[in-house]
Amino acid sequence: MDSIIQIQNLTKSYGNNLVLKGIDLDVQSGQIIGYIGPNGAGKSTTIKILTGLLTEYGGSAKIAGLEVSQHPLEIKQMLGYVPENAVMYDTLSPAEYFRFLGSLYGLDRRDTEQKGGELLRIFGLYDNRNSRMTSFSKGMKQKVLLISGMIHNPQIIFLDEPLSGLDANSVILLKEILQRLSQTGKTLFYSSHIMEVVEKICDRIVLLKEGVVIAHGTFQELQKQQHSGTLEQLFNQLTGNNEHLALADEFVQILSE
Ligand SMILES: Nc1ncnc2c1ncn2[C@@H]1O[C@H](COP(=O)(O)OP(=O)(O)OP(=O)(O)O)[C@@H](O)[C@H]1O
Repeated sequence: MDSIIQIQNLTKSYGNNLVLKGIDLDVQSGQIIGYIGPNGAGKSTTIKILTGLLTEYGGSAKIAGLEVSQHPLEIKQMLGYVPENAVMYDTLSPAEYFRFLGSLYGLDRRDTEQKGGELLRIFGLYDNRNSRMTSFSKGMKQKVLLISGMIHNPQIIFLDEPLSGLDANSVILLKEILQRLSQTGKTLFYSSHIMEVVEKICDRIVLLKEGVVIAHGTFQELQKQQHSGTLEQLFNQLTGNNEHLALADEFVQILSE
């Protein structure tokens, strides 16, 4: 299998704060990589570097053999990105938004409109295609965001907490969609805190803590190494926060003081 994403000794600082401390990672084409870690570990920062949004970094980050900071346009054509916190033009309707994105990607206007409508139908939003997104719920906006990140049919898709706001049925649907995309050869870089989904759909899992990769392998490999049951338990063991019972007691105690 070909390596489609290659990261070598990747570092990133915000001012004096070194948040990525030398990450090495090789992602094979057609895989779903689960990129997990505690809040503030550096997951979104890594994704922003790989998608070309943060251009200043140390070490190397390559997509399809191209250094991201040196080939921003070629790389953006190959990628889809579903960001964690998107600023959407929500005074537009989904149909208008897709047309706008289509024009950025140089897609045919009528094809984009039709495709966008059909993809909205899959998520139960066809009747909302011409409504302003200011009136949409969080989950409805998230569905539009998911479609927006994939409408140009990219080979590599970055998903940063893509389940945010989705109801249980939509989560099941998205899980199936992502697995099928991977079966057609697309590479998915999937970052989430929902361990149950990561465990089920990801071919490999990378656990980041304070800007360092502390575990990497298939779920079965990690399970064997750590003698743990679920990915949630493994996460808890490796990120060192098994004090949650005492912390919960303390939280409630402080509230009542
Ligand atoms: N624009 C920024 N300016 C300064 N510091 C930043 C900026 N963005 C992120 N950071 C810091 O970098 C570190 C990593 O943040 P990042 O958003 O990559 O973490 P994350 O793993 O995605 O966390 P979460 O799970 O909470 O989304 C944090 O300490 C954060 O405060």
